[in-house]
Amino acid sequence: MKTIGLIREGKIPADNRVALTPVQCKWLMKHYPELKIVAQRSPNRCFTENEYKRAGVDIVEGISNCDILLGIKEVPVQDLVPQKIYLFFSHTKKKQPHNQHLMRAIVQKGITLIDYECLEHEDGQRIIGFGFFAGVVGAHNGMMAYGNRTGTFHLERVYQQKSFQELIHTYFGLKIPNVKIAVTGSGRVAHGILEIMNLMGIIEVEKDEYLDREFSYPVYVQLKGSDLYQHTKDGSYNREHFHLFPEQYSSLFPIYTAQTDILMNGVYWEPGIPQLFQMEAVSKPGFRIQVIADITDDKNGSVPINLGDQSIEDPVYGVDRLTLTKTAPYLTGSIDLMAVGNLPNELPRDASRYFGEQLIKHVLPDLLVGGSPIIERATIVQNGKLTGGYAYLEDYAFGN
Ligand SMILES: NC(=O)c1ccc[n+]([C@@H]2O[C@H](COP(=O)([O-])OP(=O)(O)OC[C@H]3O[C@@H](n4cnc5c(N)ncnc54)[C@H](O)[C@@H]3O)[C@@H](O)[C@H]2O)c1
Repeated sequence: MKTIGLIREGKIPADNRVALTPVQCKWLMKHYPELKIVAQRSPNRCFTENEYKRAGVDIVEGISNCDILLGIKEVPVQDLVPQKIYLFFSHTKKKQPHNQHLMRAIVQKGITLIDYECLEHEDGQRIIGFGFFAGVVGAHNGMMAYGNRTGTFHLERVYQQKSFQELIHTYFGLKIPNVKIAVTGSGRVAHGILEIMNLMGIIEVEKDEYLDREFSYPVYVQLKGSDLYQHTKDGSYNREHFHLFPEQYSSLFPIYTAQTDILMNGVYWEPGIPQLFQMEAVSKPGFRIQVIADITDDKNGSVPINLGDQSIEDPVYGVDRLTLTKTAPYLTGSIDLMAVGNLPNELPRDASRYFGEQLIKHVLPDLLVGGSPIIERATIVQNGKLTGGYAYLEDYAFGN
């Protein structure tokens, strides 16, 4: 008999998502009779205790009897139970300074850490994440900001809807003006953005048309890696080469800034990857963009005028076009920026269901019978020891 425990999220602000929904727990226990699932009592989880109880999941306080513990965000050090197998987003693989104490505690307590972010197919494609619902919520919020700025339409808040289905119902009768929207990226976030574009009846157009003409209906263009970046020497784009040497590339996005009303940004970004445009461009007369939904959300990152995060309650701020400083939203002379780091928390039940589905499809069955190459590659620490692929974390995990 193996026991999986759904742990209480301890990181502040409290996360309301969970790795398995009640229905998924019930399905798993039916199909794996040797499996028991318990949920640690939590005041914030998006599914109630009663929903779990009805699915046959016991609500518990202590989790030391569990074999496998599933969380979402970083587990507070004092909550880590020694010698257990944990799955959560640890944000340690890039030696993030703020999580060094967590990594040290994990090795000291003889824990096995399997990081969701490291679960990848053999070609490096990530297996699970919350990006799709980040794209959905971020695109909705970006459109909401444009509606508020221009007074042309009104959108409800996502977190006030019970589900994605209910959100879709709020789009009934919605009439979007003739805006031009640039969607950047090709991953999960971008797919979520495209879902909202299509649900709102916004039409996809080709790049050349988008750049050359105006339309009598709202349109969007999707810009992927080869549309966004070119090698500075010969203008080429090769995905693998770009991932390895991003600093050898420059951004092609500036030509779109004169033709775009709303930018929905869903690219992957890290230092070294070119910014989409230069900060100073915002002050120039030809810069048409009025609203940016920066779902990627890196401060001074792919969107250089991302001046930091807002919260779910208050997701939008303005950036003055001349002083490039933060202002209240919706002012003349400023650009509105939607930047929130935990967008999927606005639709936690749908986001959790989607996450759990991927977990059941690609990870849990193998984990219950002892592992798989996918799980092996995502195991950063095994019984307190760094595994081969993560030996580069030695100084981070054991040093001062
Ligand atoms: N604001 C939020 O709440 C929120 C939530 C989830 C994700 N995000 C962010 O959104 C961004 C996109 O996330 P996603 O889920 O779509 O990612 P993804 O992994 O699904 O896709 C990212 C895209 O970037 C490309 N990519 C991957 N590695 C790269 C590299 N080293 N260099 C250049 N390109 C690379 C991939 O080919 C893929 O097309 C990420 O930066 C992520 O941190 C934000």
